[in-house]
Amino acid sequence: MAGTPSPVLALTTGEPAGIGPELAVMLATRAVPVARVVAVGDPALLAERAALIGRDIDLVELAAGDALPAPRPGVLPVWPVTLRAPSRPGVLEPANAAYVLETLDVAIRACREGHAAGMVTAPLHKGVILDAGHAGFSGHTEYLRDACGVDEVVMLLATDSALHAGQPGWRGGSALRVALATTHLPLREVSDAITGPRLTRILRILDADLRRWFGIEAPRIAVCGLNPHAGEGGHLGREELDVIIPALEALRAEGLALDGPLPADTLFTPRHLEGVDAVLAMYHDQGLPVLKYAGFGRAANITLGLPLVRTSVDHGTALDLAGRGSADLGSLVVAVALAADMARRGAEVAPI
Ligand SMILES: NC(=O)C1=CN([C@@H]2O[C@H](COP(=O)(O)OP(=O)(O)OC[C@H]3O[C@@H](n4cnc5c(N)ncnc54)[C@H](O)[C@@H]3O)[C@@H](O)[C@H]2O)C=CC1
Ligand SMILES: NCC(=O)COP(=O)(O)O
Repeated sequence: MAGTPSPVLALTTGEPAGIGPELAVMLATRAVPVARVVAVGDPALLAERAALIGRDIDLVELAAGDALPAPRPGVLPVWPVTLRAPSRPGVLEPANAAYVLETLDVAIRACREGHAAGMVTAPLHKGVILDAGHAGFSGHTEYLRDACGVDEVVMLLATDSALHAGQPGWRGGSALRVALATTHLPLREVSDAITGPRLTRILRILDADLRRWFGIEAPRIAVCGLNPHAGEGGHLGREELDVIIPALEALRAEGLALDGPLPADTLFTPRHLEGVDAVLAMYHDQGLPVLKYAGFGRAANITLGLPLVRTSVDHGTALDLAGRGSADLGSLVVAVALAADMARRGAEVAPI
C-alpha cells in the first residue's frame, strides 16, 4: 500500500560457523524493498565475515524499539547478541549453542513486543545444540512451538512460484507446497508418531493457514500414504486403513477438501498435483527431496500454527561453504519476501 512503511523483519543469523552470517551480509548489500531487515547476531562476527568474503558493510547496532536507519544497500541494522566463544567458518563450537538460542529468543521477543512484524531464520545446526546439552532440541519449528505455548505447529516448505496463493498460475509442475506430518524423527519412530489426533491437528492448521497466510479460499490438500502404494489395501502396512483414512474421513465431514491417502510416488506428478494447493507428506524425506528437486534455492520454510510470522531458508548450515561467500542467497531472498507478504496479510491479526 502506498505510504505504508515496509515491515520490520528480525533475521536471526543462525549457526556462527555456517553460512548464516555471510548470507545476512550478502542480503544487506542488496536493495530489499519489501522489508526492513534487522540482523540478530554478534556484530563483530558479522563484520569479520563481511571482511572475509570481501563485502563492505556498515553495521548499525541498535536496541529493539530504536528507530531504524533509512534502508540502504550496504547498511545492516543489528540487534546485538554476543558470541560465547570465537567462531571459525566450518568449525562447530558447542559453547555457541546458547548464543544461537539467544538470537531466537531476541527475535521472538521482538515479535511479541511489536518491534518486528515477523522473523526469518538463517540455519542453525541441530547436532551442535544437542551436543551442548540442550536435550530434546529438534529445530526452530519445535522451539518456536514451545516458546509460543502452542500445542502443534506444521512445517511447510514452498517453492517460489507457489508462494503467493491466489496466483491463478499454479497448475502443478515445478511449483509446490509440501507440509510434513512428522519432522525430525528417526525413521523407526515415524509410524508411532502418526496418530489420528495428530493428523487431525496438522490438517486443520494447514487448511486454516493456507487460507490465512496464502489467501486460498478453499484449499485442496493431497495427503500421502505412509507405506508403498498407500499400504496396498493393508498388505504393505495398516497405517492407512487404521489411522489415516479414518482421520481424513472425519475431516472431510468438517468440510476440508482432502485427496488421499495417495501413493506418494505418483502423487508428486503433474497430473495428480493439478489443482492441489499443498501436499501433506508423512515424513521429512518423503516430501522434502521432491520439493528440493523442484526448487532448491528458490523455496522457503514456513512454520504454520504460530501466533507470529516465521519463515526460513530451504537449506542448512552448509559448513563446507562457510566463509567463502559462494553460498546461494536465493532462498533467503524468498524467505524474506514471503515473511514480508505474511506480515502485511497478518497486520490485522491481534498481537500475541
Ligand atoms: N532452517 C534450518 O535451520 C535448517 C538447518 N539444517 C541443519 O543444517 C545442518 C546441515 O544439514 P545438511 O543436511 O548437511 O544440509 P545443508 O543444506 O547444510 O547442506 C547440504 C548440501 O547443500 C549445500 N548447500 C546448502 N545451502 C546452500 C546454499 N545456500 N548455497 C549453495 N549450496 C548450499 C551444501 O553445501 C551441501 O552440499 C544440520 O544440522 C541440519 O539440521 C538443515 C536444514 C534447515
Ligand atoms: N529440513 C528442514 C529443517 O531442518 C528445518 O528445521 P527448522 O529448524 O526450521 O525446524
